Amino acid sequence: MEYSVVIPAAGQGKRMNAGKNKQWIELNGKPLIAHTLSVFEEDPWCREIILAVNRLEQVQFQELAEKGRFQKISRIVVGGAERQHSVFEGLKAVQQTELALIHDGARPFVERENIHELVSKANETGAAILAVPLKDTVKKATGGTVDETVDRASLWAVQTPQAFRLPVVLDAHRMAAEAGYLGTDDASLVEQMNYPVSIVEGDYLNIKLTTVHDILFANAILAQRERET
Ligand SMILES: Nc1ccn([C@@H]2O[C@H](COP(=O)(O)OP(=O)(O)OP(=O)(O)O)[C@@H](O)[C@H]2O)c(=O)n1
Ligand SMILES: C[C@](O)(CO)[C@H](O)COP(=O)(O)O
Repeated sequence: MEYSVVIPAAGQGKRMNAGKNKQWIELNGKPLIAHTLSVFEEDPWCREIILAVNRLEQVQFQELAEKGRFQKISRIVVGGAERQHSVFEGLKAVQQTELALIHDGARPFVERENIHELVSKANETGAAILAVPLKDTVKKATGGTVDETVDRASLWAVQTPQAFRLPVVLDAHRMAAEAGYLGTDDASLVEQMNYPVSIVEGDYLNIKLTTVHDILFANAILAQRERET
């Protein structure tokens, strides 16, 4: 089961407050994005990687691709103002397979086993996402006062990769662009077409590095992996 993966890495990392795109933050001496790229470069099911990057960082990413010998990078495209725009640019560059995965460059710890389970499900249903059951109670609030406690039993914390038959997710992005709809993940665009999206239970360690606290978690995950090898 082969797939192409679009990796959006064109953000600014504002919430990380690192003064640069968080993709360049080093973990164990390697940029965050290099950890993420390695997962897919080393996965035999992955046929191609398409990177969506900030226009001002194209040369940096090209140099990384060459230095890191990421030979599966088939295209480096210029991303857009929002994550959704960057993903769409990447999807338009997919050429080698009919199954497109979309994976945040800021999620370096996704496990191959979870990717393969996701790919199998998406091949079966056309759309599937990794997610983990929520562990905290969730409430809706207005102006600092609780309005409602949401039933946690049906809530999932959604991750990436998200996997789709290419025509399905391309149509979803085209429709969203025409409607001016902006979603925080790609599955929400597919849902807008009333296309069923399957959930595949993932791993709590597949974190997205978003704020400085996540670097603590990332270093702990890397230390645990080193102890296990
Ligand atoms: N215009 C954008 C915005 C985000 N992303 C990418 O989408 C992924 C998830 O986005 P997020 O974690 O929000 O990253 P940033 O947008 O960089 O973070 P922030 O919102 O704190 O600026 C990241 O790999 C990010 O690089 C992108 O390719 N293009
Ligand atoms: C796609 C995602 O990682 C799923 O949880 C998340 O929605 C990305 O949000 P961000 O604010 O663009 O990081």
